[in-house]
Amino acid sequence: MQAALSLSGLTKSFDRPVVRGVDLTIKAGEFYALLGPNGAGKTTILRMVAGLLRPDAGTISIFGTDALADPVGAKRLMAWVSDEPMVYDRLTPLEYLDFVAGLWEIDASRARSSANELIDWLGLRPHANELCGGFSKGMLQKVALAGALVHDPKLIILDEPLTGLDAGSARQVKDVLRQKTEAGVTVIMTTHILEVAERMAERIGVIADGRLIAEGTLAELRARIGRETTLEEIFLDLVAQGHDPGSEAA
Ligand SMILES: Nc1ncnc2c1ncn2[C@@H]1O[C@H](COP(=O)(O)OP(=O)(O)OP(=O)(O)O)[C@@H](O)[C@H]1O
Repeated sequence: MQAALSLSGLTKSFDRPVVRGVDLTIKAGEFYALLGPNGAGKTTILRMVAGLLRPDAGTISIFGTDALADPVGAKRLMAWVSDEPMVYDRLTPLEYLDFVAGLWEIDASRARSSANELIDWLGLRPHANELCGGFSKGMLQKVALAGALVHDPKLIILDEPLTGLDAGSARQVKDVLRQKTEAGVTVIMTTHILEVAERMAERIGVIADGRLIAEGTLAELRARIGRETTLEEIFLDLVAQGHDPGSEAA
């Protein structure tokens, strides 16, 4: 089966190497969580995939489309949801979704039904006609997520989508992502909330110091650590091993 996302030798330096030759393959329909300590390079990897940052080396393929050679074609297939929601203050959620649908040249009636579905799923109905300028960060995050999903992407990339959301909003976002994966959409997200990775992700990748140091199902990661334990323990063990030059890397 064709991979939803395939990274090979992905590399990026700023004043120092930040992403060091990452190879990663995510299957279509998979829910994949990227974990790692602060500054490990997770956001940088996802920003390169989303076409916001040019890699120094490596390849990025999205459903077989070379994202570096055909960035527009790749962007049509995916959604990027940043941890810093950017929504126009002077628009209501419905106007914003209408605007985004216009950018994608989506048929008006399809756009309206998709916008209304997302507004309901994310609990934004009571605020659908209020200006976004007065919204809390959590509400803006949900509007930004809805905007990213209007064009029916096959791959959804999210950077810390649940940070700062209250329990109800987090549940709504998780439900939307679950519904999407059930419909065959692929999701890759970074999170520091290990319980979310544990419950939602089919596979987990651990990034430390710019490298993919381990990946697999929770059971596979447990087997690698060699004991029945929590994801938190596994994560801390793997990261500690990843920093040990003598350790085996994935
Ligand atoms: N535009 C930039 N210019 C210079 N350095 C950058 C830039 N973007 C990221 N970095 C650096 O690259 C490193 C990796 O950052 P990145 O945001 O990818 O980490 P992360 O794993 O997402 O961390 P966190 O979990 O804290 O969000 C950090 O040291 C960061 O300061």
